[in-house]
Formats: sequence, C-alpha cells, structure tokens
Amino acid sequence: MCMDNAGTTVGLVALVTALASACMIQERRKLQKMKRDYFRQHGGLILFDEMRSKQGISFKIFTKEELQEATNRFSEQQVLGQGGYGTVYKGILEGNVEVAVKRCNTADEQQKKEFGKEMLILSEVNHRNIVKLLGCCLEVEVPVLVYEFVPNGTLFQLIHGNHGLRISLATRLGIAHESADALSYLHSSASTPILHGDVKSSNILLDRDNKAKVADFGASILAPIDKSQFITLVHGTCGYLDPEYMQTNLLTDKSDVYSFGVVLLELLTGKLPFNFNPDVLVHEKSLAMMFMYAMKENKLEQILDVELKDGNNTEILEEIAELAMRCLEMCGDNRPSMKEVAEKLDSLRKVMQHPWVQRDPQEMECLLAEPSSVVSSTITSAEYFSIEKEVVNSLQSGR
Ligand SMILES: Nc1ncnc2c1ncn2[C@@H]1O[C@H](COP(=O)(O)OP(=O)(O)OP(=O)(O)O)[C@@H](O)[C@H]1O
Repeated sequence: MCMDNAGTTVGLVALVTALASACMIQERRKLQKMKRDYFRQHGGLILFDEMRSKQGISFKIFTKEELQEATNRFSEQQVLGQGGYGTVYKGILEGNVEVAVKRCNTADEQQKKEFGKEMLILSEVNHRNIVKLLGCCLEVEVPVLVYEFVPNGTLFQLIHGNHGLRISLATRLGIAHESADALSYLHSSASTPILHGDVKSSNILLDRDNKAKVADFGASILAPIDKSQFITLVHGTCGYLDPEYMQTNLLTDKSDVYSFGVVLLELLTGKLPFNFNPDVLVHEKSLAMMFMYAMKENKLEQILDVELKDGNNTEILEEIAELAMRCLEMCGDNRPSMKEVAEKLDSLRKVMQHPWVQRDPQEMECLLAEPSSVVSSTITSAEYFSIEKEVVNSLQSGR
C-alpha cells in the first residue's frame, strides 16, 4: 500500500516536471520565434547580409540579453536622459566599454521595415565630431541603438546650466567649428547624404576636452508619426525650426543650416532659443527674431553674452554674428552651405589662435614689408583686424 502511494507520488512529480519542462520549452520557442520575427520585421536579415559582404565594418548586432546586462535591465539608475523619441541609458559592455543605449518609445510599421537599411547607412558614418553608432538590437519590439558614450554633457547644459564656469570665446568657437564640420560631413561627405533634422544645442555632446560630438543625426528616420508625439517633438525643437520647413514640410540641408544659426546665437548670447514666458514681447520670444532686431538696430553689443563683452575680439564676434545672420536667412537658397559655414568658422578660429595667419598671402607679404605694423607677437584680434583693414585700404588706394 505504502509502496503504491510512493509510486503514485513519484509518478505525479515526474508528470508535473515533464509538463513544466514542456511549457518552458514551448515558452522559450515562442520567445525565440518572437525575437526572430522582430529581427526580420526590422530588416535585420538585410542588415546581416550586407554586413557580411562588407569587410571591416565596426557595427554590431546586439542580443537583447547583452543590452539587458549592460544596462542592469534598463534600470532607472542608468538613465542618462530622456528625449522626444525615447530614453537613453548608460551601459557597460564586456571589457568595461562605456556606451549610451537608446531605447525608442515606438516606431511605425514603415519605420520598422526600413530600420535595417537605415542602420547600414548610419553605421558607415565616421567622423571625429559625430557620436559613433556602435550597433543596434533588432530582436525587440522597438529597435534599440547603441552609441559611444560621451562623458561631458551637452552644449545646452554648458551654456544654460548653472555651473558658474566661464566659457571662453576660443572654446565656443571651437565647438561651433567642430559641429559645423560634422554637419558638413553628413551633408556632403558621407556615402549617402544625411540630413540631421534636429540640430540643437542639446544634440551637441561634449567630451572630456569640450570637443563637440554631434548626436541624434538622422533623427528624422526615427521620428514618430503619431500626432501626440509629434507635438512633443516640435516642442523640443521650438526656436530652432526652419521657417521655410514650417511652410513646405520639406526638410533640406538648409534647414540644418538655419538650426545651426540658432546654435551660433546661443553661443554668442548665452540666451535660450525660445522664451516661453507669456509676458515677453513678441519679437523677444524667439532668439532668432531678437537677434535680427538687434542687428537691424545696430545693437549687437546689447545681446552679447556678458562673458564676451570684455572689448577684446569685437571683430571676431561681429563676423560670427554676420555668419549667423546668413544662416538665418528666411529663404533657404540664400543661406550658406554647411561647408561654407565650417570653413568660415575655421578661419576665424585660426585668426584667434594665431592672429598672424593670413587668408591672403599678398596681405602677409605686405604686412611683413612694413616692420612698423608688427607691434608684438601677442597682438589681439582687434589689432589684427584693424591692421588688416589698413592693409586692404592701402592696397586699394595703391599706397
Ligand atoms: N552618446 C551619448 N553619451 C552620453 N550621453 C548621451 C548620449 N546620447 C544621449 N545622451 C544623453 O541623453 C539625453 C537624451 O538624449 P536624446 O537624444 O534622447 O534626447 P534629446 O536630444 O534631448 O531630445 P530629442 O531626442 O527629442 O532630440 C541627452 O540630453 C544626453 O544628456
């Protein structure tokens, strides 16, 4: 009798174990199938094939488990920031490699299908001032992106945060030039031209030496189409939006130029791109309008960041303001290209670093021929510009 009972118990335990194992296997298969389906839906197969055919591509397709481990299961403590499209987590990969893991909120069917193809284009972007896309995970409902980690916050935080640090004109000019160079690369040097679509100071990250790293490029690819989210998106970029885009709904490379013009204004004035305070005057709501108004009235000085108002480098500040004016032209065709903007900023940066670097060798010759003009090696840019003007005048009048 006792033996019979023991036999029945063992039988029951075996049956329950077998059933549980079968369920687990079933669940695991379901999960595997789901992962495979998501992977296919997001264009993972195309991406995988292309990656195999391209040698030396440094782009990885991560598994869900790898990213869960890297981010401590996407824990709250790992959150670096929240954007219009999703949440960014800090992750640590094997070998102690720090990464930023971006989990998007949603993606529509079309976006999901295109994802693999888009990733392929973005994975080939390689520029020292652009945040590197290291890989992605496609076996989840909404794809996850993995970027290099940039440790020093954003340009928005540097300008508008309450850190009390003084930001020199040289640092500002450096960041402006590097960001412009990155955008110019996206527009014309990358294998497929890429429009950034969301240029703003919070999308310019800074590394330990305050070198710029443009982030979120190709954001339009991931832009949600759902209306309620579109409002958040627009809210997030208020003050930067190209007025021509608002009329035509067509994003062009010149839309990036306009938005970059607003970033230049933030660097020049230290002011926010948009003032939501209902009490401020209409022309003071948007920084771009406020700036245009000040320029028209010949009052640039009044809206410059106090940190820049030390009387030095006035001409460089005026040149940056002139450049910003051109970027903010209402008609896109009248704006300079990003390449032109980057070149101009580079030449201003060189003038600041080495006041004697001349753009025109003839002028250099002329200056060297006039020893009285060479005052000292520590000449200020104000002196440089006045000498330059004098030289140009004397060349024109044939003196
Ligand atoms: N590669 C990165 N390294 C370090 N921090 C990052 C990185 N990428 C993003 N972050 C942080 O995460 C925050 C949110 O980034 P995200 O790109 O999602 O949002 P956003 O640019 O502020 O807004 P939106 O996505 O609407 O343009 C950033 O402000 C930044 O602080």
